Amino acid sequence: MPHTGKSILNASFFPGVFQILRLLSRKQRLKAIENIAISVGVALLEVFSLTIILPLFYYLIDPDKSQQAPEVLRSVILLMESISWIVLVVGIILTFALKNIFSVWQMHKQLDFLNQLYLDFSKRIYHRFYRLKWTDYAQTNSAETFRKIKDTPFEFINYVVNSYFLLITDVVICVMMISIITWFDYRILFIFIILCMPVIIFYFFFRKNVILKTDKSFRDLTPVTNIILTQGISSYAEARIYQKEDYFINQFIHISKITTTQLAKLKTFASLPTRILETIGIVLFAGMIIYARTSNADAKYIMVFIGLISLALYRIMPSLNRILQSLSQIQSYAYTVSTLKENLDDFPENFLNENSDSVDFKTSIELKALSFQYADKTRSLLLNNINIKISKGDFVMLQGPSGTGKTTLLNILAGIIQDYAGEIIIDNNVCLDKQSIQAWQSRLGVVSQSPVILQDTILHNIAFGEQHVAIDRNKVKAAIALAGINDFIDLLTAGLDTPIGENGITLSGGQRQRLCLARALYRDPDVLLLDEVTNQLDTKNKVYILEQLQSLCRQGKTIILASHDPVVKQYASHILILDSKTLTRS
Ligand SMILES: Nc1ncnc2c1ncn2[C@@H]1O[C@H](COP(=O)(O)OP(=O)(O)OP(=O)(O)O)[C@@H](O)[C@H]1O
Repeated sequence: MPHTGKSILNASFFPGVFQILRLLSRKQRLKAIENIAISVGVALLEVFSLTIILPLFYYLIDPDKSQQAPEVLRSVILLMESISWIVLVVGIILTFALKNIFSVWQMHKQLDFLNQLYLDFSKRIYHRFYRLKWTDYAQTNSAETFRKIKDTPFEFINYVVNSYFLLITDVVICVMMISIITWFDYRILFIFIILCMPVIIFYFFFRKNVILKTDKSFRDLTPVTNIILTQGISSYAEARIYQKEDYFINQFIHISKITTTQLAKLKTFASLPTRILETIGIVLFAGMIIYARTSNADAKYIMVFIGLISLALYRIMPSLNRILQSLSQIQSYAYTVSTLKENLDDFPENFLNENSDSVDFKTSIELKALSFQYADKTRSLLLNNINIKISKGDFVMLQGPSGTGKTTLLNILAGIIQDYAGEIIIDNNVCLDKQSIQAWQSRLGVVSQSPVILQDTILHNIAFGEQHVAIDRNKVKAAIALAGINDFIDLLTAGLDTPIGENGITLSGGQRQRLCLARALYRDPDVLLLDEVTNQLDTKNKVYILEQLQSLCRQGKTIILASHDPVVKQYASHILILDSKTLTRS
């Protein structure tokens, strides 16, 4: 179905300037407007520098007959006559040089602005990601998240904002050039419009149906390709042992074939307007020659006429081509505007809430009427009306059948899950809420069941997220000794500075666990929330760790350790059993 003008400018199909400006801060908006103004300035300079060549050309060929020049050029020629021709030539060279210097400066300024915008948007989306609720985070997939943080702002900046800059500049150039031609001889305008019709028709009638559809399926397939590839690569061992390498390779090649075919189709279609425009250019040029030869106009007039048209075409054709490309890119990447609108965070400056309430942990943690259910409605209440008090210095073992919610409860205590019913009260007076959660989290050390190992050195894995210069090596060494991995690290030639492979592939399961325990201990926490932290250890190491934890509790630390391991019972001061949605003391 052909488009109406309205559907072409429909917001989701073609994001307008105001829609884009709304995504920017006030400062960015001003900068964008400043950049547009400079781009228009450069465009005007371009037009000016091209149009002054022609009178000069005319004047230099035959200064005596300049009075017979077409009226349009006469005033410029009169001005030229009053100046020496050497000055004129030098003046023109200088104008071009200045124009080019100005263009380079403008390009640099614009790229700088676009880069800043990209970084700001990426940062705001990344911030928002860290503000996701745990349950929403569990629904995300990493390929989609990468795309949102990295690719979407990049595409928005390069294919929407930058395309708008090009569009505005080129529209100014085209309008100016066409006006000059029309002023010179209005008939050219009609020829021009008639010849441009095929491109306009091609553009509006075929684009949405062919290019936009292909574009969309290409975009939708990209994250799928990434997921398939990531799965294949991380299944290295299983793929080899079960001899399923071909399965993963073929899956990847199959989906890649679809995307590359789509890409080829896209590129072919995208190149068509250029080709059509070029053909039109030649037709126009041939038309001019025929006109020149068949009309009985003054030879000089014809020469100027051809010169002017050639100059104009030289500048108009690439501009028209860029206008079409910019329009198609703005359309193709219209989706980035709505994705950004949904994913930009308003608080890019700082995560730490400076008005956060302080939390002094001196006596106890109390769970009062605590209930929780995952948002997924197919699941029933997981924790129901839990009432329990844990005193400072307790070593609590959290036991219970698999799937009863031990990890969930630890996540609630760690402030990762916040949408529970009931209360968590610290020292009988502070109820954990949005205001106090950060202060509470700064007192915690956490080891999850599958902790993340950074592809970095042992040192940076332990001092997680701390700047290199700020790391206290002595504290790291103390944490390592407590976690019982000092023997292993001492054997490494680079010691703490030894790099660890992706996902800790160069470490054993037990080493990984203890490395993460050292990470939790490095923070010198008041409360340790540990999930199955001994399940990959041999008896000797397990006993060592449990003794260390026991001695930490004697020094006033509080430990809650979720575990199925009967050995833990001998070290824990209290055993809590989570079963049938509730928590009871053993
Ligand atoms: N993000 C989530 N969304 C929905 N359901 C979840 C989510 N995370 C966990 N669950 C469900 O909640 C229940 C409790 O899971 P949890 O990991 O807390 O149990 P657990 O007692 O620690 O188990 P295990 O002893 O096997 O580690 C399980 O049925 C699990 O499927």
